[in-house]
Amino acid sequence: MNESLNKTTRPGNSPGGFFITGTDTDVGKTYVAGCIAHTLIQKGYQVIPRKPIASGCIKQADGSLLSEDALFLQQSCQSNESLQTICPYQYEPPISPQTAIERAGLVISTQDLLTACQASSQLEEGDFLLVEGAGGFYSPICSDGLNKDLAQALGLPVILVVKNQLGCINHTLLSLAAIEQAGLKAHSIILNFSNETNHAQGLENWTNLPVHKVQHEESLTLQTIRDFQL
Ligand SMILES: Nc1ncnc2c1ncn2[C@@H]1O[C@H](COP(=O)(O)OP(=O)(O)OP(=O)(O)O)[C@@H](O)[C@H]1O
Ligand SMILES: C[C@H](N)[C@@H](CCCCCC(=O)O)NC(=O)O
Ligand SMILES: [Mg+2]
Repeated sequence: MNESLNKTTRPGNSPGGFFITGTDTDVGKTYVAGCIAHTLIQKGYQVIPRKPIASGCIKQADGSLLSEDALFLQQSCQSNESLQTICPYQYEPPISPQTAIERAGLVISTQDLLTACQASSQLEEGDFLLVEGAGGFYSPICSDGLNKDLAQALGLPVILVVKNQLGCINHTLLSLAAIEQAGLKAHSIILNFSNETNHAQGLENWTNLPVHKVQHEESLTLQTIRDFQL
């Protein structure tokens, strides 16, 4: 790991950040990341958000692009950094970022995304870097890498967001196997929409990781994640 990123790993065993991945796109990574930020802020931490690349951005009247993920993260982390800093690489088509970059005639590397996540001037001991990927752990995130590769470059513990739907046990175990194979620590699983019929019942027979719950919340009010340990 390069020297400046060592700042994201605090002394002892407590992590200085998390990489937020999911069993798929659209499973609730951004909303859950907001809930994690809310939980950490309540514990007294400052949380620094990054969504280093976003596709599916919204074209504004002035022609600029808005990443709704970056905006939600900025607000839920109570960040005073600009959206451009939180999410420097933005693309309009709602497709794999690698394809979006290619269509724009550009090349963006894993190293570029790593640099975007290096919040060096802001990050102090005790702060948390919260990095949301794009898609799932094996989704391509840039010209030369998957979410896996960015997570490895960051070396942060990984939180897996799981959408509570039939089939989610399979998706969870596949994702955890991939995280383990990448040599990364899986921190926890967060079951989103947990208050509906529990399709993850029995998952605890196959993993020792903590499984936290986030409920369906139509208003997207941020929820405190109970028993969330660093
Ligand atoms: N617990 C929840 N209660 C109500 N709505 C939710 C909840 N979690 C997610 N949503 C909604 O579901 C949709 C997908 O959630 P979200 O954008 O967080 O997913 P994502 O995994 O970050 O997607 P992407 O892959 O695009 O980054 C959004 O419209 C979001 O507002
Ligand atoms: C458009 C989506 N919302 C998302 C990209 C998902 C790519 C999934 C690619 C795949 O695994 O097939 N973009 C993003 O999170 O910025
Ligand atoms: Mg998102």
